[in-house]
Amino acid sequence: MSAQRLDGKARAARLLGEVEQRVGACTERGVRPCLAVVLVGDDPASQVYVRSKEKRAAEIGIEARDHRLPATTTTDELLALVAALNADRTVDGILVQLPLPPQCDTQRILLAVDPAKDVDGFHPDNLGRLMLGQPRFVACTPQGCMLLLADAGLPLAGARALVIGRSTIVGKPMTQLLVHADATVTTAHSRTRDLAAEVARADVVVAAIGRPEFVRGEWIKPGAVVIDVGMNRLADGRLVGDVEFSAAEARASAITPVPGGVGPMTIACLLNNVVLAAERRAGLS
Ligand SMILES: Nc1nc(=O)c2c([nH]1)NC[C@@H]1CN(c3ccc(C(=O)N[C@@H](CCC(=O)O)C(=O)O)cc3)C=[N+]21
Ligand SMILES: [Mg+2]
Repeated sequence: MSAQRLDGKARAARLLGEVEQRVGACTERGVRPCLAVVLVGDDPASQVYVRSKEKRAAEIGIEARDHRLPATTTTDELLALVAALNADRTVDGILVQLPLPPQCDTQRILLAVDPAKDVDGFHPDNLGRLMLGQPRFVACTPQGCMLLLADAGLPLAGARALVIGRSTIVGKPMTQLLVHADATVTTAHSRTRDLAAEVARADVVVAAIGRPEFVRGEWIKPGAVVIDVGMNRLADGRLVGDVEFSAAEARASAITPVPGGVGPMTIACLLNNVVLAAERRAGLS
């Protein structure tokens, strides 16, 4: 038996179609949804990623304003830009592409973003609201994972879910979303003693480790749903996830591919957050 492929590309296209409708409703009210993207330095992967976000945005009528700064940019210079974007009434969402160069104080900069424009959902205010079960913006990757999980059709209530990874961007918010969906959630990480045993009893596995094919297919419980957040570029140029895909696919009931799984959902959810912010400005929500 082979698993259902959770097609993130197709699901993202469907979500973007819905977002496009809502962009239209905002625009009719004179509010053109606008995302400001701040990119510091010239990391090629970040440039590719930012370009793909801006392309998707343009396709559905969201304006993307690019702010590219040199790799030598200081914290104060970034804080000044963020302050200007906060004050700009035509900007709905602000995305500061991570990682920032080492001389930049990332926490201070993320804290400076107006929480009402924090479409990444990285501000402590938004993370705290998520923990309270009253989210404003849900971080894009976990939001996308929840949509893909819904497609798998497995009831989350009472299910054993394992989140591997405890980052602020993925693991922690993912754990919260699963708890609020009434799953029984375990958060595993680099210090977890017996990861294989944790994986073996999980009905849902969300892998966000950042190591190629670290989760072995044979660990997966037969019938489990596997969401692979990993995106690892190998020396030969191939992109693989954190899960050993083909062996996991033989055991899982549903699994996300890499590429074409979580990645496209992250971008679609970002634009979903931008239109949410614009709807608030337009008085539509
Ligand atoms: N403030 C901020 N917010 C982010 O959301 C953020 C960030 N910084 N920094 C970098 C990471 C990375 N990230 C990706 C999202 C989608 C794909 C994506 O669409 N990947 C394609 C494959 C792309 C390829 O082939 O290289 C896929 O999975 O199918 C990739 C990477 C968002 N990030
Ligand atoms: Mg993917």
